[in-house]
Amino acid sequence: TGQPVDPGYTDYPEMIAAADAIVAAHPTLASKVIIGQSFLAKNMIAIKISDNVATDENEPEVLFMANIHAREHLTVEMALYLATELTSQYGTDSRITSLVDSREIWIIPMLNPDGAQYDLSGPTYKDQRKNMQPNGTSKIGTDINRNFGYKWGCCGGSSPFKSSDTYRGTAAWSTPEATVVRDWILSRRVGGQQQIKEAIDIHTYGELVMWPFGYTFSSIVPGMTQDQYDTHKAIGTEMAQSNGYWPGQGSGLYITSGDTVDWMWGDQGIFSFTWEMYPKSFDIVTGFYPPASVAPAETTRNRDAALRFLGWADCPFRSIGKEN
Ligand SMILES: NS(=O)(=O)N[C@@H](CCC(=O)O)C(=O)O
Ligand SMILES: [Ca+2]
Ligand SMILES: [Ca+2]
Ligand SMILES: [Zn+2]
Repeated sequence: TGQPVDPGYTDYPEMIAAADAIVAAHPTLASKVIIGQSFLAKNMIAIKISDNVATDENEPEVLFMANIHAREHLTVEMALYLATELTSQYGTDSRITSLVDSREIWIIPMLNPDGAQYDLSGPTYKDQRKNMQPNGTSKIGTDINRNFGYKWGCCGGSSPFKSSDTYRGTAAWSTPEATVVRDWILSRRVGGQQQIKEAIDIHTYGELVMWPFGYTFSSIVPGMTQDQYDTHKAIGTEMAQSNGYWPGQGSGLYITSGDTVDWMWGDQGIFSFTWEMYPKSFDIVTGFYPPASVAPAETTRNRDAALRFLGWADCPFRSIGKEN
């Protein structure tokens, strides 16, 4: 886009340093877990936040993931804001204290570190969305958010063309990054039960809260009962009311297949959402590249929505007045 890179955005080494600083400042509340490596062999990390953080306790687990799309740098600031707020306000803010005491919260701040580094590497942004796996074209990479294995490649929800920004890869799970996330989420199954109850995949832009399925315009299909849909809608709508985003099923934007939320819900039964952050539309601040100075306002904007989200993790169906 020719726009100069804003050094205010957090790059990969700075993200690692920020995670290490949070863990060092709150060693009983936060820990850093290396969940795998990207295509270019960067460590992919998750920050775990909970009381007795070194112990895997029988508490509902909640996942926040960010920056699966390289150019969506504001999402890294969102993830690090959450990690900072949930640790620094522990013992001060009673709402945060009780949530951190009763949940295990996982935050993956940078799902596409190779792409993010490339996008931030020059004097101007590269407009990089995909990962950095060569595909024989000048538009390097696979769209990690089309490479997950639930209805992969179906329904016109991704592209078979290597130069496309929604190139789905040679097969489901052909990207190391999707495979790392899959295997880590599968590792959270204990005694056949997925411990992660809710997840948010943080993107920019559009100011939206979306829920599955993305692969179809239909709401109630095999894998999504009325109660399950209504629960997604209730929680999604509550978050949207808090942050002023627009709620809706993912396909309402456009059909997406092989994305994170369809797999997390469809395969693992995790109540899953996409946040599309600021701006609402391109014209305001050239879409993916607002000045990093918007980060304090646009991250704190989601504070209440994140805490409300965490509140349902013990029993999401309670949001529609039902038991699990
Ligand atoms: N962040 S974005 O790429 O502009 N929108 C996401 C929407 C994801 C979804 O619909 O769940 C995507 O197309 O992967
Ligand atoms: Ca705990
Ligand atoms: Ca646990
Ligand atoms: Zn995105």
